Parts: sequence; C-alpha cells; structure tokens
Amino acid sequence: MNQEPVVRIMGVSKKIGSKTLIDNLTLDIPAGQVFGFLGPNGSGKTTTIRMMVGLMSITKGEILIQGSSIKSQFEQAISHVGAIVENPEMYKFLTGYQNLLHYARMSPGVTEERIMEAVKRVGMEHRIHDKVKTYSLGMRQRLGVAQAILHRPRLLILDEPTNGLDPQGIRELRDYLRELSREEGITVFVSSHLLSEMELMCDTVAVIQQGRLIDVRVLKTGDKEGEQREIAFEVNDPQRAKAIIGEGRIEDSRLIVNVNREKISEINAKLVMSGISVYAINNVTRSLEDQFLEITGGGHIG
Ligand SMILES: Nc1ncnc2c1ncn2[C@@H]1O[C@H](COP(=O)(O)OP(=O)(O)OP(=O)(O)O)[C@@H](O)[C@H]1O
Repeated sequence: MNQEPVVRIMGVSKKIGSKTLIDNLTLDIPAGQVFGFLGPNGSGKTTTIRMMVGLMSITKGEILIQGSSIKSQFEQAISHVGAIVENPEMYKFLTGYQNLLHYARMSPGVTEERIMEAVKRVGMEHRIHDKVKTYSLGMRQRLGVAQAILHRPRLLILDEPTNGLDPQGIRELRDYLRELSREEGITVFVSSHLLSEMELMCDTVAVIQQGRLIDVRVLKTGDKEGEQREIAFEVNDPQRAKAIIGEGRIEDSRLIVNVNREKISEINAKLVMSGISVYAINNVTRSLEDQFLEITGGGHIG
C-alpha cells in the first residue's frame, strides 16, 4: 500500500513567550495504522495534539490532514478527525445511547444505524442503554471513542487513553482500537508515556523528548519467531567460531551473527560439537525499552 500519509506534520514549532515547546517537528502518520506518540511527561505530546486539532495555533510550520491544512483549510481538515483530547463531556444522567443521539444530531448524516455500528465497534452493545453515571472509566472512554468515530473520521486521536485504566481495561482498549483500525480503516494516533503499552498496541511509535522528535520506529508485530536479531556468542576462539559458522563479524572477541531464534540453538550446537567453548549468548539488538531509557536518560517512562 503506497497511500498518502493521513497526517503530515511539517517543520512544526510552538513557542510561548521565550519557551520553545515544540521544536521543528516533522512526522508523517501513515494510513491504517495504530501509531503511537511516546514521550515522558512534559515532552510536548499534548501540545502537538492540540495543534493537530486546531486547539492551539502553530508558531511555525504546517500540519496537513488528508492533504488539507489545519491552518488555512480548518473545516476541511478537521472533518477527517475524531479526537478525545480532554475528557469528553457526557451527560451522566442520560444513557450512553441518548448521549450519542445528542451528538449525532450535531453531525449531519449520522444515522441511528451508524450509532449502533459505532457502539458495536467499541463493544458497548450490552450497556449502551444504561445511564452513564453507572459506567466505569473504561466504559466512559469507549463511549467517548464511539462518539468520536460517529462521523466516520479517517483519523482518531486519543491523548493518553490508557491513563487511569487497569490492565484489563488497557487490554480491551488495545483490542478494540486495533479492530477499529482494521475494520473501519481508521488511522489511530495515541499518545502515552507508557512504553510497554505502546509496544503492545502500536504498529509504529514516534518518540518525542523536550519538544523534539528523537526516533520513529516500526514495531514488528506477529512473527516474533522468525524475526532476525543480532546475537553475540562469547566463545574461547572467535576466529575459529566464525570459520565454522561461515558468517558474522567479530567484535570485542565475540562472534556477532544476524539470525532468527531457531538458528541460535543450531549455531550453539555446531560450535559446541566443533569443540568451541560457548560462555554466553546475548542479544545485541536492544529492545525499544532499552533504547528509550537510553534516549531519555533513564528517566520516568511510566
Ligand atoms: N500554555 C502553556 N504555556 C507555557 N508552557 C506550556 C503551556 N502548555 C504547556 N506548556 C509546557 O510545555 C511542555 C510540554 O507540555 P505538554 O502538555 O505538551 O507535554 P506532554 O508530553 O503532553 O506531557 P504530559 O504527559 O504531562 O501531558 C511542558 O513543559 C509544559 O509545562
């Protein structure tokens, strides 16, 4: 799929007084993904999102949504967006359904069928006719998401959606967001300071720190078994080990090879059978967590 990115953030900066909150941020968000925006508290995630939805002006640069400028073609650009940036306003003494009906009246073209479809997407069919005051935080959030997708946006933006949810709630959120992205082709943009959640939930993660983009990483999902990674074999004779295996490079008297899981045990067996002593086998490819900790100086990530 070689589609245009749903969002293009191009050289965006935000200054308030002498303070630079966002510094020359450039980021494309591809269509159909669950895209994570990861950064420690105060790194500028909410500021970026507020600019994306027109709640805050852009000091410099441009943001395009489905090709329309949020600055000069606001109506057009925002028509593609569903967002929960602050807690969505809900009428607690009305049912979930009545709340959705109320919002539907404000968005032209949203039918009762569409309301029920949105309700199904977030798995709320069984509770939608109960009053909102009886809902858990997770259910209120589902209702918020149902409301945000009523008008079939191309992009759903959620600011820190895992906040306040218990592990079960987080798992459910992840499942219905992934389904939403798959079934409705919505691109989901979620911010979080929780790396572990991002790793489980997202196809791609962009890391921001102190208003600057520091990394964009495509996370491998699914076939972990076949995934290639760099493995270091600590052995007594790395030169000979390399000759036996017929590949790899030597670094700090270790043999480094790029292999999948299966191959690791094969190599180990081959070395041992050839009389090489294997002292240790380690991962060289660092996890996103290691990299994130290094980048953020081991700071708080959750
Ligand atoms: N209106 C404002 N005026 C001045 N500084 C601001 C303003 N809004 C935010 N900031 C500062 O900008 C920085 C980025 O804030 P932002 O809320 O975007 O971070 P965040 O990554 O969303 O963090 P959190 O996870 O804590 O919400 C912070 O240092 C914050 O104090």
